[in-house]
Amino acid sequence: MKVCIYGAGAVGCYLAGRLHRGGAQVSVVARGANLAAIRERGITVETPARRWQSPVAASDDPAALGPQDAVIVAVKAPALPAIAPGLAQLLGDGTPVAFVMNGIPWWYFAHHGGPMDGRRLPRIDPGDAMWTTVGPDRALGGVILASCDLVAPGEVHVETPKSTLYLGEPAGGTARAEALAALLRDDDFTVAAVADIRQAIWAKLQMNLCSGLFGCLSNRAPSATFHIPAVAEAVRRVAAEAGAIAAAMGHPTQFDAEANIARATKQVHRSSIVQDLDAGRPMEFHPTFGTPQECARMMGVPTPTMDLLIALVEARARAAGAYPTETQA
Ligand SMILES: NC(=O)C1=CN([C@@H]2O[C@H](COP(=O)(O)OP(=O)(O)OC[C@H]3O[C@@H](n4cnc5c(N)ncnc54)[C@H](OP(=O)(O)O)[C@@H]3O)[C@@H](O)[C@H]2O)C=CC1
Ligand SMILES: CC(C)(CO)C(=O)C(=O)O
Repeated sequence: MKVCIYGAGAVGCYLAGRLHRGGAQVSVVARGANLAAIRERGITVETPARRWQSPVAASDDPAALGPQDAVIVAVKAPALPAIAPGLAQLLGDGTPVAFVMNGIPWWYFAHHGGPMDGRRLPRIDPGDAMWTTVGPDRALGGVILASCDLVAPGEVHVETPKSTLYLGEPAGGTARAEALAALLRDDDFTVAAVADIRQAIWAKLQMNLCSGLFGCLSNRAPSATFHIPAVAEAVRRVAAEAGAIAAAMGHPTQFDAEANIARATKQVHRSSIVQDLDAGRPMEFHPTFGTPQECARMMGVPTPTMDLLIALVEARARAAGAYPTETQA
């Protein structure tokens, strides 16, 4: 199976290495130092269980890689409009495109049913770039539970001993997701094709809202703050508010706030959104914070703790030049 990863950063390199170990014919769309390193040495992955190198094809010109059997997108959300023309070059008849990204995805309301069905999210998909290029029928949702850091160009370090990826179709099927899952799973990587990918999205969002909001305000990993009683108490409130939004949206989660706090007190990885804010790069502000808050307003769910924290993070993001505009890539 010919699979291309668009965006060879922390998650993209990890998935490319996994796919290569799983026997796929893998290529990546990369640029800059990453492209040069991957061309020279391939991708290096280090997990707590093993370290390996995967020679994969790499190009900054998607047309040179041509139509694929499947594509995985692992860029940050503000880059989506800019990659649309390149992504189009990788699509053959019915090529599925899995978006392994945090937060509410651009396709969220496609095949949703009810009065919100087909609703567009212009702050996540400006100009309907993804809706037009990929379209909801090719899209697969992807939710990854793994802490990945690019420690050098083409070299990813994964902190989590056991990682998990959920894949699923907006309309609820699992067949296309299962074909990809079979190539990715390993003894330390659980990959499941699920019928309700939106539930996995909300459960991960509960995690991201906690680690992301407190991380953006403290510029620290959860291990530096979650043991502080006042922080842990506020984390519980954010988790509960996010859980209430998920339930109101029809996807109640089984998120265990205490287990999350216990796990996070050991997490030395600074959330990727925190790293972006710190570096002044466009943050995934809307998928992770703004759109969940909009969903709360839409459903009449009160979120006082989230509202305060999101307002403060927005102020920091704007001051740092990391608040996303529609044209950033
Ligand atoms: N890191 C983590 O632990 C986790 C991340 N996630 C999510 O996974 C997704 C990917 O995150 P992550 O891997 O951390 O992000 P990274 O920033 O590490 O990787 C994104 C990559 O996309 C590349 N890219 C952007 N635009 C283009 C373009 N036009 N052409 C070619 N390459 C491009 C970037 O290149 P360049 O560097 O040159 O800009 C970068 O290498 C995000 O949605 C994130 O929230 C989810 C769970 C955990
Ligand atoms: C921190 C983590 C691993 C989970 O919240 C994450 O999703 C990120 O770094 O973006």
